Amino acid sequence: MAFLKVVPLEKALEVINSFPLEPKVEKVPLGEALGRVLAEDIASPIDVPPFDRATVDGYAVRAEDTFMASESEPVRLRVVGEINAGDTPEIELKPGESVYISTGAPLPKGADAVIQFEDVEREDDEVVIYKPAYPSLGVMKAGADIPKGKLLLRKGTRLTFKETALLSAVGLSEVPVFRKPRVAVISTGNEVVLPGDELEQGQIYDINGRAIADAVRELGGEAFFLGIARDDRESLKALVEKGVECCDIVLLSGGASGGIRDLTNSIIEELGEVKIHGIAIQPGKPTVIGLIDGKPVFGLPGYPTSCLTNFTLLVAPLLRKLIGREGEVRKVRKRLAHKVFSVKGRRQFLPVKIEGEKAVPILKGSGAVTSFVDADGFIEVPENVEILDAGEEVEVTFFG
Ligand SMILES: Nc1nc2c(c(=O)[nH]1)N[C@H]1C(S)=C(S)[C@@H](COP(=O)(O)OP(=O)(O)OC[C@H]3O[C@@H](n4cnc5c(N)ncnc54)[C@H](O)[C@@H]3O)O[C@H]1N2
Ligand code: MOO
Repeated sequence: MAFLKVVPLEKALEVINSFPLEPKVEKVPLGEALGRVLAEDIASPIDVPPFDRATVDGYAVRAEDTFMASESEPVRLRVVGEINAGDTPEIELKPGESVYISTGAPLPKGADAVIQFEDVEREDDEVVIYKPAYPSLGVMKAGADIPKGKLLLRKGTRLTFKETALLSAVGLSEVPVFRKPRVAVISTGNEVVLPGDELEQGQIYDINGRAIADAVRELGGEAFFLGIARDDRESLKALVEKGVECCDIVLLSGGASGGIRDLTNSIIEELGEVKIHGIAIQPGKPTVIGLIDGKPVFGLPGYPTSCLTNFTLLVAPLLRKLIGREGEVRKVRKRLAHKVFSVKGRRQFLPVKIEGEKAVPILKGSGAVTSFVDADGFIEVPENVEILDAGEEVEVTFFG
């Protein structure tokens, strides 16, 4: 496919959506479920608490035995035993009897209330009660917290400590979650070196590799940074082949344009099939999208802000689909802080910073890393619009 047979963004998204990748489900131990996305609805398999239990340390009684109690004429009940948390009570309270019970212990048969020890007096094997108890005083009934069968969590929920607490409460040790898509990340360019290396004349540090890998992780994917391909066919081909072998999706940055050193397109063509080379958006026109062995391969532009904007527009929806969080895009409406000019005939995505109710455009250009680092998100300027005025309402799509 020749360079710059540009297609509309919708066409690119349609192609990406038709790629042969489906969400997969796996079970993980509860201890590893934090941050993962539930692949099934979860109903409680048990009552919580599983039994009627004392909520105070004191005396389990039959409430009706205490109805006549008063300061002047206290009721005396015989203490026939002791039940601690974790015990299986064998006692059955008969009229006139009580039992000493600890917080969290199961209520014995016959008892329906627990009076805290501060409110009674103990005299040898009797407890002296000055005030009537009512049924359920000092008791948490079985299932009062969570009844068995109750729908606890819906499919698609991202698990925070609250949800893992709930799953723990009902005793689930394994959780069905969507499998993390495995994503290979490759940077390209003779000029690009890793942080930690000495910069020589003409060299820059790798930004995109780190940014894309971490953006993948933030979304819920598993990222594998494979390194920096040199601007030669063998180097790039070797890393792309490695990516296709190890992962579900391969993301490259740089070399996506049509220059003589821009090899992404021709390598994808050699190893598989290029579906799209060129999208009618700015930034991101020089983007390559293809399939190798049924696996999506994206050649994102080298400019850091172009790279991350296009990751957000094109790759993030695919990752969200695979982890069961389709449609999870954060947007807010703000007013433009000042006038901006756009290129007619190209749909533009402009980084903006949110300050109160305003969206402040960042105009450093897509070659600057600070264009997206300083930005909270981006706004869209449609292709038929050349000027957006200060004060106009705009929709900001958040990065990440
Ligand atoms: N003749 C044309 N030249 C360019 C066009 C065009 O339409 N015609 N488009 C420009 C635009 S827009 C972009 S975006 C870039 C995209 O080109 P490539 O994807 O081929 O990217 P490179 O040329 O490899 O790199 C561009 C720029 O980004 C730096 N870079 C690359 N990788 C990284 C990285 N991992 N971390 C940090 N910075 C990176 C690279 O050094 C270059 O400065 O093409 C324009 N040219
Ligand atoms: O497409 Mo470049 O990606 O315009 O900055």
